[in-house]
Amino acid sequence: MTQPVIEMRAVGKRFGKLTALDEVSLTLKEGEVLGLMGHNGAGKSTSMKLILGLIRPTSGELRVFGHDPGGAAANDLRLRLGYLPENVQFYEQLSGYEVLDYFARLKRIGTGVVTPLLERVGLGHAMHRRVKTYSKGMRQRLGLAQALIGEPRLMLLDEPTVGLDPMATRDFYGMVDELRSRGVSVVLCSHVLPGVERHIDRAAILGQGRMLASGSIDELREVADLPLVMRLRTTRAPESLADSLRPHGVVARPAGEGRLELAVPVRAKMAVLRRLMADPEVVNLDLEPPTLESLYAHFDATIRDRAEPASAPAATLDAQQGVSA
Ligand SMILES: Nc1ncnc2c1ncn2[C@@H]1O[C@H](COP(=O)(O)OP(=O)(O)OP(=O)(O)O)[C@@H](O)[C@H]1O
Repeated sequence: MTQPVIEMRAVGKRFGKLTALDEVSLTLKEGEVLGLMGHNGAGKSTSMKLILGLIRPTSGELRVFGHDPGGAAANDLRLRLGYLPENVQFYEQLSGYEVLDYFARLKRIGTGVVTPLLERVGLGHAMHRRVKTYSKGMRQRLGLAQALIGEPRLMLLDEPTVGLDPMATRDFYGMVDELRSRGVSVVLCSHVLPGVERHIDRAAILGQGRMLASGSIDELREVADLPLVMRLRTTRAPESLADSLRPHGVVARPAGEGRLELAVPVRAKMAVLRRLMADPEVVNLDLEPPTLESLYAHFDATIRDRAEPASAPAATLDAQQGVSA
């Protein structure tokens, strides 16, 4: 098996008396995209800083490309990492070209990369304009170009789509997909990113410094066991259809004009589907599995409802490594 790109085993990080991370375990493989999620103060940025080698763990073991990111290999490792910080800031008086040229020199990479990179992120037309004239989306693109200098094999992107309009967000995810297809590993750090689930292989949900759950979206759905939503339209009285589904544990809500919204327990999915498909009076049916947002809310609530957060158990889904949480 190839070596994981990131391997965190029971990593803890304290700032004085404050425990920012508590026994967090996580692995990321080559070409995988991980969504790292959690509330304000959950420990996302602390995890990023540990991976970047900017701070050291208080306990546990952390390896990036097989090395201690704060150890002797730190400088070499940084050349393999790309980092887009939250609210990225640049020198406003410089042009996009000059900014990127500066960062390329810092990374000791020839300036020949600057123009192709700016073109790749869609800033070719504006590369000689000053950054102060750039929109939020253009600044994010410049930030991404900066993170891409040197063709890193691991990209750490902190709240990358905040403030971007839908088209800019779509373009951004297009670039993430392209990176993944080239075997680059990506950590997308966020509270929750609407629409992110199609672009990530796994999600890791932090809460109060602990790993609440990690795994593929399907694995998270399995553990969370949230009901599926089915929306249907029927030509018969919706109430009588709702009554007939109650024995399956289905909770039905009338949605007007012969429409029903059903919350269906996962275990009853097939039985309910068979029942509905066999009913000629059911004329339309849509099925919606739990979204990443609802999964996030579910796992996040497990700590918010708890008086003693330190006792939060973790939903361990990282089957391959068996090290989640
Ligand atoms: N240098 C520091 N000194 C003291 N406490 C810190 C330091 N850095 C982070 N913390 C604390 O550690 C905890 C985790 O912070 P972190 O920045 O990792 O959270 P986050 O998940 O990135 O939050 P946000 O979504 O608000 O950016 C918070 O309680 C924070 O106040």
